[in-house]
Amino acid sequence: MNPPADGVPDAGPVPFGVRLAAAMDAAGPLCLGIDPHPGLLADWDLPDTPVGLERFSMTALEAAAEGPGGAAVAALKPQVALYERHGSAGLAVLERLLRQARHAGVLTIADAKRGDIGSTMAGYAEAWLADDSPLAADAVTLSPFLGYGSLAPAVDLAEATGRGVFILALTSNPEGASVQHAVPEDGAAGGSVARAVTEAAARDNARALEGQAAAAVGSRPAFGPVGLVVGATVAGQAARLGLDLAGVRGALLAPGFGAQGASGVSMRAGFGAAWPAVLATSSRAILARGPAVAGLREGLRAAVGELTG
Ligand SMILES: O=C(O)c1cc(=O)[nH]c(=O)n1[C@@H]1O[C@H](COP(=O)(O)O)[C@@H](O)[C@H]1O
Repeated sequence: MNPPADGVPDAGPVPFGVRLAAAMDAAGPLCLGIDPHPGLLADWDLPDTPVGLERFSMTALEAAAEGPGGAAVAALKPQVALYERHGSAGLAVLERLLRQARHAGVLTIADAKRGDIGSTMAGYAEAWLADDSPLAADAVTLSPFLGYGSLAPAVDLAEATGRGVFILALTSNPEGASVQHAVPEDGAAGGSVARAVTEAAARDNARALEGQAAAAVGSRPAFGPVGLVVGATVAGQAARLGLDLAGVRGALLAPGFGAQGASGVSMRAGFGAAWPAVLATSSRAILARGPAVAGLREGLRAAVGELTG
């Protein structure tokens, strides 16, 4: 990076962890998942086509963008598969949603669950995290199945561009335990796969936060660029598996709130000391309140109330 003409060093982009902590402070710890399932499109009287997808997405954004003091939610999480199933026209809708959300000042987490060997992981990283990509989001979800280290191109690019990643650690589905609870035979991780992922994320965040001046945003510490996905329905298992979630110093994206059965009360109990880092995400339970924007906003208010009350 060239030094600027006035000699003042370029501070670079505002880190994702700082922006997310500020958004959670302002709107509450809720992320609205935008999951345009065919059944929901039908319930909203919309066709299962790119036109229906566009109407669905922009209505959800309209509801989320308007809150009393700004956005009604801390972030939006479009589920990429449900756009991909419409092919290139669906991805074009996703591009427009991500762009409009940026204009509206709402953070976006592309739920793409990407993961690949290092050389091609760089391609996925550029697709979701590079400044000039049409699909650039503020953060992307990643799968560590090819090894945590294989995700380095995405972690590095996120840090460089002021973006973030959320890495699957303990997922909300029952099948996840067969991999995530497993203890590697060589014992190198000193515990389960989920624990190895958690400890690696903590190391990356410690390194990233070392050079960062901002210590706290409002009532919570600024997060590093590496968040984890920890299902709201399984958070209580973290302690048994020896996961130090509070020590990650990253946000904890918690799906399972709402339709999958987790409540504000059960999440607080399950996450314990890590609760200030939790960003609960809910899709169907809130989207079912549509298609009226007023109904969606009522759903968002109720969900934020449940999480903050
Ligand atoms: O990465 C995710 O977002 C995710 C991880 C996980 O462990 N469980 C999980 O449900 N999700 C996603 O979170 C959303 C949950 O949707 P609802 O159950 O409708 O709130 C879906 O888009 C899932 O793909």
